[in-house]
This record gives sequence, structure tokens and C-alpha cells, in this order.
Amino acid sequence: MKDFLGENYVHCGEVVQLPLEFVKQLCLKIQCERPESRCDKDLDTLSGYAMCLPNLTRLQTYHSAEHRPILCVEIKPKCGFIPFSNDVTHEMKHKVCRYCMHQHLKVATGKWKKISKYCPLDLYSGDKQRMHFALKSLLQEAQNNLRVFKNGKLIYGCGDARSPVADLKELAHHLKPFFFPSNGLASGPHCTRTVIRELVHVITRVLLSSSDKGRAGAPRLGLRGPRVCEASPFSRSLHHQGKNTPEHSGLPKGCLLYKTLQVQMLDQLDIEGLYPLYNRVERYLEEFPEERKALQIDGPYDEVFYQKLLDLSTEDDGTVAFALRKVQQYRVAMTAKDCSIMIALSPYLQGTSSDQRPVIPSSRSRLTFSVSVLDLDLKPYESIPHQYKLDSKIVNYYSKTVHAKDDTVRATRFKEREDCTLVLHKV
Ligand SMILES: O=P(O)(O)O[C@@H]1[C@@H](OP(=O)(O)O)[C@H](OP(=O)(O)O)[C@H](O)[C@H](OP(=O)(O)O)[C@H]1OP(=O)(O)O
Ligand SMILES: Nc1ncnc2c1ncn2[C@@H]1O[C@H](COP(=O)(O)OP(=O)(O)OP(=O)(O)O)[C@@H](O)[C@H]1O
Repeated sequence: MKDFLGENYVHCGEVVQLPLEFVKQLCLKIQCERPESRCDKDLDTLSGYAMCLPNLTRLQTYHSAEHRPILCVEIKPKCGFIPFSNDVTHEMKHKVCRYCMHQHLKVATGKWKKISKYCPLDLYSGDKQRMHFALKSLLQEAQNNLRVFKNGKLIYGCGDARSPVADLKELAHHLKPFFFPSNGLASGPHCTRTVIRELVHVITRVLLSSSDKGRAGAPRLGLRGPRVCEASPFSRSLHHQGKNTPEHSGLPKGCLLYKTLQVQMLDQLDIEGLYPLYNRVERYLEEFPEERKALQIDGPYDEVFYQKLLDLSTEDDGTVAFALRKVQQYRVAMTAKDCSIMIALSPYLQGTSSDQRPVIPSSRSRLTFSVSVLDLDLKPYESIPHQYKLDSKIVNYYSKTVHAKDDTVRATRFKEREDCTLVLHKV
């Protein structure tokens, strides 16, 4: 992931050894804090090893002890493109993005209470207006896609699966000293709006900033497929006004969103095209189970593994090698579709010689920032059949309920229009 996303954004951490008794106690202690939906997963209490990562809610580019206040916005942007693969069988998947379709299933199954107006394609568009809309939507309905930390403590977003920690007014109260340090803003709804707008503008600028070039040989995939999701409320509202959504002004090539999208697009075939290839690998492994290690299904994720990922040809020669390459590329893409971006912001202290970090000016203050990526452990090979079933569940649910409802609304509107037809006769 360092090779794909760049040195500065990825923190590998280090493997540390822990006493087994300590891990056992830790596991018991945190169990009651874990969201119900995560309780099917356990800490590894048997290996005696753990990953030690830096605290990414803090600024990452400077090592001295930090005493100044720090704000951190965590965004889990999810998949930013609409599949372009010819293997896609559901027409809907070429029009509406997976996140927007999945929202309906999530609400129906009780994971979240309300459909979010956030659409990843708006965030990844590079168009400032669309990005602002996406970020405002995330703030309104954070779900597990947005969290805000102040001095390392969660102040906004969902603490567990469903309970929000605070509302926008409280969030604005926390943010005000960062964006309006010399005050000058009366409290009230106007102040909340102004502060939130400031946050949205600063996050947009940080997301569009480029600070890391990544590895020169990393693949460059041309953006394919529609750049607008038909379900995005932003696009729908422009459409109703008879305007076109500005497609995208393009993400700068060095920015993290662009790089993340590139890795996501290693999923060239979509799960529908990938699943038969997964089955080919499975059949081979059933016959030759001892080959699992040589195929690097469970790692090591080293240079050899990385180099194979760079072959983007999609011509299937019927070999296991081709199927395996596509499976591994898919796993990497899935990881990038589920990672989080941590944006740490802190007031810029003028005249501090140690402050070498990039600076973002907001309208009344200046902030230093660092950007990191979180949750980059490779998605398991075994999750592919689950992905396949889930994909079809998401699309079927969306097509049957939401799209059918849309059709009814359209039909009613058409009927109404028919009832009011104005007929002009020659006189
Ligand atoms: O499949 P998705 O898109 O629902 O993503 C899952 C996430 O749900 P989300 O849609 O973000 O609410 C899900 O998020 P939550 O745990 O529900 O917050 C996980 O990140 C899951 O990854 P893993 O299986 O735990 O490694 C994610 O599963 P993967 O698909 O990444 O394996
Ligand atoms: N290094 C870190 N610095 C700051 N916050 C972190 C760090 N690692 C994890 N977090 C916080 O914890 C949350 C969960 O982390 P992560 O997604 O890596 O865990 P996970 O592997 O999905 O957890 P689970 O144990 O539930 O499977 C993140 O969304 C983030 O808010």
C-alpha cells in the first residue's frame, strides 16, 4: 500500500510481542465496548503478537511531543467509481454506485436509521461544489463514514454502531477556536453554519492537496465509467433544474483521493467477472492444496506480490495464473474501498522553527495538517464468495424496491401531466 499510496500517507506500524495473559485480559475488557455487529470478530489472543500503530488522530509529520490542540477528521470514503466491466449483468450497476444502492439495504436491515445524501462519486469528483455537498452530507448523516476527534477524543460521529456522540451545534462549538481563534462570531444557527462551512472548505482543500508522489511504477488507470451517480441527490437536484452535474474538474494526480481511486480501480472486472476466476483458483487449490503457499494467498505481500499486481491485462488465457492475478488485484482494490483517511489539523504557530508541515489557510486562521490512511490490512481471499452474494443482494433490493418506486412516481407524474394537457387549436 505504501507503493500505491505513497510513503507519507501509510504507516505500517511494527509488530510487537505481548504477554498472552495481557492480551486475554484486554480482550475481556474491550468486549463490552464493541459494537454488536463486530462481535463476530475476536482479537487474536493466541499468537502473542500485535501491531503497534502511531496514534493517527495526531499530526504525523513531526515527532516532538505535541501540546497544541489537534482536530482530526476521519473519513471512510468507500468506492468512488461505477463499474465499467462488461461482465456486469445488472444494468443498474452502470448507473447507480454501490454505496448509494447499499444505503437502502442498510436502512431496511436496521444498520442505520436514515439514508445518507453522501455519494462517494461526488467526493471523488474533484469538483469543489460536489465535494462540499458530499462532506456536508457526511456531517449530516455520519454513519461509519465520518468521525471527528479533538485531542484524540471522539467528539462527533458514531461511537458504536448507531448512537451519535453529538449534534452539529456541539461540533461547531468545539471547532470554533480552530477556525475563528479571535472569536468575533456570535453563537446561534448562523455561527454553526459558518463554522461547519469553514470545516468543509478546509477538508476539501486538504483532500485536493498533493504532498507525496508514491512509487514511480505504480499503475495509472484512466478513469472509466460514468462519473456521476444517478442516485446522488446533488445530481438529481441539478437534473430536476434542467442542469447537468459538473462531471469533474479532475482530482490532482498527487492527492490521496486520486491514488486511492486508482487502487480501487484495480477491480477491473467487478465481482461478477471475478467470481468465476475465484472458482478457477478454488478448483486448482482443491486439487493441489499444497500450492496455497506458492500462490501467496496468505502472503507474504512482498515485492514479487506487488509486481504481479501491476499487470493490468484483462485478456483471459484460461490459466490459473491469470485468475490468481485478478483475485489478488481484487483483494487490494477491496482494501482501498474500505480504508479510512485521517486528516489531522492543528493551529499554525508562526515563528515556530519546527513547523515544517504544509499549511492550509482558512478565512480567519491558518492550520497545519497531516493526512494518513488507516485500516490497510489486505481483505481475505475467503471473503470473495460473501462479496458475490452481497453484491447481488444489494442490487436486487435496490432494483425491486427503490427503482420500482421511482417508476411509480414517474408514471403518476406522467399521468398528471396527461390530465393537464393544453390543446391548441387553429383559429
Ligand atoms: O462490504 P461493505 O461495503 O459493507 O463493507 C464492510 C463495512 O461496512 P460498511 O459498508 O462500510 O458499513 C464494515 O464496516 P463496519 O464494521 O460495519 O463499520 C467493515 O469495514 C467490513 O470489513 P471487514 O469485513 O470487517 O474487513 C466491510 O466489508 P468488506 O466488503 O470491505 O470486506
Ligand atoms: N492508529 C490509529 N490511530 C487512531 N485511531 C485509530 C487507529 N487505528 C484505529 N483507529 C480508530 O479505530 C477505528 C477502527 O479501526 P480499524 O478499522 O482499523 O479496526 P478494525 O480492524 O476494523 O476493527 P475490528 O477489531 O472491529 O475488526 C478506526 O475507524 C479509527 O477510528
